Amino acid sequence: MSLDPLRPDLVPFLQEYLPTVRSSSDSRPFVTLTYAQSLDARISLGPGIRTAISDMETKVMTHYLRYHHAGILVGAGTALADDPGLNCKWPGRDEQGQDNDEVRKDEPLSLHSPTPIIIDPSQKWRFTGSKMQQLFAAGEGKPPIVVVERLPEAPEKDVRYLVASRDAATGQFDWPWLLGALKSQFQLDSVMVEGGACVIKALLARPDVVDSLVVTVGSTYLGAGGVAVSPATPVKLSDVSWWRGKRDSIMAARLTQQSM
Ligand SMILES: NC(=O)C1=CN([C@@H]2O[C@H](COP(=O)(O)OP(=O)(O)OC[C@H]3O[C@@H](n4cnc5c(N)ncnc54)[C@H](OP(=O)(O)O)[C@@H]3O)[C@@H](O)[C@H]2O)C=CC1
Ligand SMILES: Nc1nc(O)c(N)c(N[C@@H]2O[C@H](COP(=O)(O)O)[C@@H](O)[C@H]2O)n1
Repeated sequence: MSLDPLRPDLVPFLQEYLPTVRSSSDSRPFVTLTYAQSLDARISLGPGIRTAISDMETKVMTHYLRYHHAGILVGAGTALADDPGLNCKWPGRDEQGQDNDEVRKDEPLSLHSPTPIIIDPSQKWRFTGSKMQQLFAAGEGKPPIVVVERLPEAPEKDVRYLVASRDAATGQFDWPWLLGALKSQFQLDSVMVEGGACVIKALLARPDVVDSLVVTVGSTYLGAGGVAVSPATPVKLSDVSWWRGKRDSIMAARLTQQSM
């Protein structure tokens, strides 16, 4: 699949939400939480169903965001349901530093692609045979880091593993620890989190680790059987901006620490 050109007004719209250079004393990467939802706040037609919500205009924007991040994170549910590629097809910038989708067409896509990170405590997903592996083999993407509870007895070729700690209260991997480890052990300064529902719900409640929120709203209803995203408690946003496309709109914002 090739992408249409990026709509030029998306560049200034996104600028203040893109990763900023972190100081070396920062213990975690810059984190962008980004996903596409329907008008009824669904991110797929049903559990395990890969569902296109974004129009081409906003799909290009997602690849532009991928270009600007060092890592791209999804949960095991998404990896199993979608068999995602998680590479970057947006071709880059020219020598003057201008956003230009004509310049780097001949360079390998793997250069611009983020490192996929799959949170898969019990190793249900396999890199072997995945779309990610095909893209890596073709020089069009990077191999993943898989976040696990225990190192596997038979590690997969080209996969790097991160053994994570569970939070005593929630039983889930602890986000500040996990993100800190992605920076300290893998030198990832920015991470884009794409989903799925379980990960999005958890991170909407974490203004302490999420720096930017970028949500595509597609002009469609996915219905009551769809996978909904809604945080457990109300969330207030600040620095809210909207961009309007032909079919979709995009909201960019920051999560705030305040209660409603
Ligand atoms: N429209 C969009 O933008 C997007 C849509 N999607 C859709 O979302 C759906 C998948 O969502 P969902 O099923 O919720 O899956 P997720 O991708 O959120 O993965 C959930 C699983 O990941 C593991 N996990 C996640 N966070 C943690 C943590 N902090 N600690 C330990 N383990 C963790 C758990 O695995 P385990 O069960 O093994 O413990 C958990 O069950 C699919 O239908 C997909 O198409 C996905 C991404 C974007
Ligand atoms: N931005 C966006 N819009 C949609 O409509 C989507 N369904 C998604 N899904 C995310 O993108 C992943 C697929 O990536 P590849 O195209 O295979 O690289 C999918 O797993 C979700 O994370 N995103």
